[in-house]
Amino acid sequence: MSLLEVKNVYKTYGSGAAVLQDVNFSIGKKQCLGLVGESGCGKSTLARCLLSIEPIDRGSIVLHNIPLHNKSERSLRPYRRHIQAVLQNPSAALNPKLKIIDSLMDPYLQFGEQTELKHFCYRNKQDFASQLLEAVELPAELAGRYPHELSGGQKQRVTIARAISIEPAIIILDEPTSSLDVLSQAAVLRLLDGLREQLGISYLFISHDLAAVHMMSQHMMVMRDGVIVDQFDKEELFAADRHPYTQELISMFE
Ligand SMILES: Nc1ncnc2c1ncn2[C@@H]1O[C@H](COP(=O)(O)OP(=O)(O)OP(=O)(O)O)[C@@H](O)[C@H]1O
Repeated sequence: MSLLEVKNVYKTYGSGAAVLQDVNFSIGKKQCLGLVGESGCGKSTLARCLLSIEPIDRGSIVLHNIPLHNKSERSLRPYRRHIQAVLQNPSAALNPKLKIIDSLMDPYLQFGEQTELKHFCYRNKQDFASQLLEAVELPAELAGRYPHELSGGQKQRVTIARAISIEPAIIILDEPTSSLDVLSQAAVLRLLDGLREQLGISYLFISHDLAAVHMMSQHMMVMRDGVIVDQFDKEELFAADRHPYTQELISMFE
């Protein structure tokens, strides 16, 4: 059974042309669905619609059989914790005035307190921060630092720790490694892959990096001008009958 079902989603900004057109896909539990496409094709718009930051014009977004699309902020609140995000720029995601420990607490204080956690256990702030930092393979002493005292890779691990702290069903990963150097990119991708298995989280992994998406995902889809033109299991990426646009993207990577 699918965890997230997206059906016939359309999205326009103002009176402009449609940015998303008839988008359909589903993601199962513990699965990673990869989304590739060129800059400007609508990937981040889709992410914002899934996170209910942007309303959709038509269609449906259903998580755990609960429709999320175009709900009021108040009626969305009980479901927000189930769908979290890790975005491109960790520096923008962390408040520079807050120590890491306080940034880590933020989602739990917003959404977690009334919820029983399965993998983490809240006894006190310090202990909770240590568990989260350990999960993302960072030393506990980083809790007392400010974001500017961390490397880019460490900051992105902190944003991942924050996203998993309330044990969401799914995390939208929108270009999560594009601001990192090549070595940190590979390490963060490995970490994310391990956490998916360990915590049973699903991902929508959005990137223009076909190789990274292929490595991380069980299923893949290709977007062009707001339309999903191709969807397939990762083993089928190099199949002869791939959509011509997918083949074009592959040739850019070879
Ligand atoms: N808030 C907005 N208002 C109007 N148009 C927007 C807005 N956000 C995005 N767009 C337009 O929607 C289209 C898709 O943008 P989007 O950011 O979703 O693409 P993307 O595939 O994520 O690109 P990139 O890989 O460069 O981040 C673009 O033409 C963009 O200019």
